[in-house]
Amino acid sequence: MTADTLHALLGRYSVGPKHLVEPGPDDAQLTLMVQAALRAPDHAELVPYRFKLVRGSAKQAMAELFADAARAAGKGEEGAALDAERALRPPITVAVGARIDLGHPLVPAHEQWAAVGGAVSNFLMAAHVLGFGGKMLSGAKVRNPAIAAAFCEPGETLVGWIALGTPARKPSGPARKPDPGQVLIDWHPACKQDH
Ligand SMILES: Cc1cc2nc3c(=O)[nH]c(=O)nc-3n(C[C@H](O)[C@H](O)[C@H](O)COP(=O)(O)O)c2cc1C
Repeated sequence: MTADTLHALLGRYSVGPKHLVEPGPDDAQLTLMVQAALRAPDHAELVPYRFKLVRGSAKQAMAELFADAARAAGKGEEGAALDAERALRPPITVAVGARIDLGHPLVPAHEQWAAVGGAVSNFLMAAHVLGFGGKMLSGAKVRNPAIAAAFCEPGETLVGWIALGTPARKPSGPARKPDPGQVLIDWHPACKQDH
C-alpha cells in the first residue's frame, strides 16, 4: 500500500447532505465505487446488497415519499418539507438494500451483514478517493412500509441511503475516533483454574 493510499484511507470522513453540491459522480465514477464495494470480504460470494441510484427526476419522487413518511410519523408541514429537502439536496443518493438469506446453510446472517457493511465502507472510501463527499444515513423512515416497498424487492431490508456529491467544505467537527489501543487488544487465553 502506498503512502498516498494510506493517507486517503485515514483521511475519509462523512460529509452530510447540506454540505454536498454539484457535480455528483458520473456513471464511470459510480461504477468504480461499486467495483470497490464488490472488493469487500463476502463469505461464499453472496453479494447480499444492492445499490439503487436516485438522481434526476427520481429525486422528486423520493422527496414526496420522505414527506409522506414524515406526515405519517406525526410531523407537521414544516417537518415534511425538511425531510423532502433531504431527498432533493444531494446531487445523487444511493439507496442501500440488504439481501440477507436467514436460512443459508453456510453463511449466518451476521456474516452477511458484515459483507453489507464492508461494501458500504468501500463504496464511501472510493467516493472519497475520487474527490467526492458522502454520508450513510438511515433514520426511522427506513422502516416506513411505503418507503421500504418503494426501494426494496421482497426479502430485502432497506439499510439507508448514501448521499453523494462534491463537498462544499470539510465538516467543522469530523467524528472523533477512539484511540487505536482501545480497539487493538492482545488476546490471552483464559487461565484454567484447578479444582
Ligand atoms: C447503516 C448506517 C446508518 C447510519 N445512519 C445515520 C443517520 O441516520 N444519521 C446520522 O447522522 N448518521 C448515520 N450514520 C453514521 C454516519 O454515516 C457516519 O458514519 C458518522 O456520522 C461518523 O462519521 P464518519 O463517517 O466521518 O466517521 C449511519 C451509519 C451507518 C453505517
